[in-house]
Amino acid sequence: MNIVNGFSKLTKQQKINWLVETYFKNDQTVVQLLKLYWNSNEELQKLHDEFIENTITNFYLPMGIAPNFVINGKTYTVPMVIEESSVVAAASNAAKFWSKRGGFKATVLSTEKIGNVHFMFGGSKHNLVQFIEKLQPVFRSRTANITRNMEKRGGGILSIVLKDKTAELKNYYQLHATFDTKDSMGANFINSCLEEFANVLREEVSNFDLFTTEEKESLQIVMSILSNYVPNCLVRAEVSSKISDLKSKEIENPQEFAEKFVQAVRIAEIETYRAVTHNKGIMNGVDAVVLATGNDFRAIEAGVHAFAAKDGKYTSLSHAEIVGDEFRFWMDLPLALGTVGGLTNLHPMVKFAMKLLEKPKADDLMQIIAVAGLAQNFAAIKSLTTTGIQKGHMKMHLMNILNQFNASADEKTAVLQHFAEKTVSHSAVVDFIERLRR
Ligand SMILES: CC(C)(COP(=O)([O-])OP(=O)([O-])OC[C@H]1O[C@@H](n2cnc3c(N)ncnc32)[C@H](O)[C@@H]1OP(=O)([O-])[O-])[C@@H](O)C(=O)NCCC(=O)NCCSC(=O)C[C@@](C)(O)CC(=O)[O-]
Ligand SMILES: NC(=O)C1=CN([C@@H]2O[C@H](COP(=O)(O)OP(=O)(O)OC[C@H]3O[C@@H](n4cnc5c(N)ncnc54)[C@H](O)[C@@H]3O)[C@@H](O)[C@H]2O)C=CC1
Repeated sequence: MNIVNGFSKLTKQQKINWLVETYFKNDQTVVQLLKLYWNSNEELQKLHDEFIENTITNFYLPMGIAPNFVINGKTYTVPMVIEESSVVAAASNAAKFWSKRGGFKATVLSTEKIGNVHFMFGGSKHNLVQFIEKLQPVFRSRTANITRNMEKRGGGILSIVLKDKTAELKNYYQLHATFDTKDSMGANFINSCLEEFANVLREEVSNFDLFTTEEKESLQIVMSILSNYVPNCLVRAEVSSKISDLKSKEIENPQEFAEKFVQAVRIAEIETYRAVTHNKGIMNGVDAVVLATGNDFRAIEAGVHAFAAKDGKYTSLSHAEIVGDEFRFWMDLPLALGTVGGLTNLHPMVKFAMKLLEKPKADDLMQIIAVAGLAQNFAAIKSLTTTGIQKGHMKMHLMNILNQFNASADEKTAVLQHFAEKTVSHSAVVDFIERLRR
């Protein structure tokens, strides 16, 4: 067993030595590989080393850009960080398509964040309600030093409500608090407030006269943490067009296209197997911009999928309809994003991405990211219901297959020519390279 004590205290080089000795038979090519990915600028490398713990090297993902995104009349070039081929092409394709049809509309519907103090209490609910009521001003005064600056920005604590969860778990109550954290995602602000609320509960319980000694002793704080489920931090992205205006290179019959598109979305609305893949397509766009802008993609993913299941069944995030001669396609998405805090002011490429997006406020970024998700979904469904997904996706993936086989420049040219008008498949490319090499 390779159990190691005090690993965190070792230097970066000592950590690498341990790793290579323990798992790679001291193979120095492994060290060379790790170092190949170090940045030659030592200061920049140190910055990256310090983002996380036990850093040994960097792990690159490509950053691409998708131009021609018209959102509420303004044109954006959207930065995307993702490992999957065809996503940036698909986003660009949908952005260009809609730029000629009035662009995307996006609206922030709400911006409320949520946090909970989860606690157990084994006494009278009536007394507990009185206790929390009495503490309302204390929660505010005890967090005044945390909330002062946020309030100056127009944010802060919105409400603190007692929720009775004892029907689901014996003695379980929570303080359900809502917040406006303006341009920050708000995790640290919310958690600091919640931990102070918990301190107030702990300290004040013994002073509350209505409680019996048993009631006082029964109150136990379990934990205080924000929720990544933010159904009231919502943004809507939408497109619409006269059906006849949908005509394009791939859409010869716009009426048939619109009807099939709506059916495809209906299928994702009622069929979970399809809904998950449909929403994965949306997250191709969302995650890529979330990553490029240094936001917390785990928080976004968890919150979005909980939202997709909010009515008890996992379903499509997007919706489409035909009304008269108009095609409409839209999506509401819960997005708790920051344009300050976290990595946003630290990572040089995130700073670059924010500059490219013309220094968005959190509300602007919510709109851009929801639109990127809708665009991606549009491109995928357009392909799925017309040419099929493999034609475009594999065209983009071709270079990855060629690189796996260390294809030379001449081989690449020959393969690209051969597959220019053919649908690419992994086996067809391999067969073709093998024939070339014979
Ligand atoms: C792949 C395309 C875009 C080809 O589409 P196309 O019609 O062959 O493209 P084109 O060569 O005619 O070019 C038209 C425009 O597309 C974009 N475009 C085209 N090629 C490139 C490129 N190389 N690099 C950058 N942008 C590109 C670009 O905007 C370009 O305009 P231009 O720049 O020439 O003025 C199209 O077939 C498409 O959108 N396919 C969908 C691909 C997709 O959704 N990929 C995601 C991965 S699959 C998946 O994970 C999700 C899924 C599908 O399962 C979700 C679901 O099931 O719902
Ligand atoms: N469950 C989760 O999602 C958790 C996430 N995190 C992490 O927390 C980080 C995000 O937390 P934050 O509190 O957003 O970041 P943060 O604490 O780094 O920065 C936010 C702070 O910036 C200041 N600020 C300056 N200008 C502002 C403006 N215009 N609007 C709002 N605030 C402004 C405020 O003091 C605010 O509290 C992310 O890195 C995330 O991964 C941490 C714990 C749990």
